[in-house]
Amino acid sequence: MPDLVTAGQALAAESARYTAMGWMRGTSGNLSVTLGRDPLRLAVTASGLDKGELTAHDVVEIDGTGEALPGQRLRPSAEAGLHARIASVAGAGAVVHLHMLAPVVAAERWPGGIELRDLEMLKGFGRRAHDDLVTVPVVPNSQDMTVLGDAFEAGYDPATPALVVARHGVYVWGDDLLVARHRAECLEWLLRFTTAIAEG
Ligand SMILES: CSCCC(=O)C(=O)COP(=O)(O)O
Ligand SMILES: [Zn+2]
Repeated sequence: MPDLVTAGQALAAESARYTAMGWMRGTSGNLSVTLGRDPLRLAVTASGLDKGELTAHDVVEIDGTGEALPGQRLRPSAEAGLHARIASVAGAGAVVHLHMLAPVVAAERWPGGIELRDLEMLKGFGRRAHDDLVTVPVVPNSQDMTVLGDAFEAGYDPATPALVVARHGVYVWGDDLLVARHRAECLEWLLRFTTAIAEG
């Protein structure tokens, strides 16, 4: 697992990339990398910054509840608690939270979960192309990360590495930032396709 400096460099580079894609507009979105498991520790992007302009120092080390470790100059993401919960429950090495449009539009149409079927791009989302049915869970938005974490855990399927938060954005995870990015890119395609087909 990376140290805080290496993680900071990777988080800044990934944030710049997502910003260029239009998936971290304004100050939206946040990313994390797992630094250690026993006890759980993560590096997470700092709160309220332009994610396209981060340096390797604009990250905060947090514990398994999302609280910053003592002595740090920046506040962790407001959503740090959900990153920690996902890292704990799913065993993720990296979690990305993006404000892309497609998941939010799809969640508006299918608030009980978004069903994906028989699509080659499912392979890029960590599933098989011909899996009968892949359901991406949707939970209502909340400002309380314990509420969001409980809703995530209640619907958690180890085979599905994503969670859509209605009227907010999406969380995608994997063993590292590259896997998480590839899954996020493929999921965005899958959601755009599925919504476009449903609209006829
Ligand atoms: C316009 S961004 C609103 C807050 C949010 O949803 C987000 O993803 C960014 O929060 P952070 O505290 O990580 O900057
Ligand atoms: Zn957000």
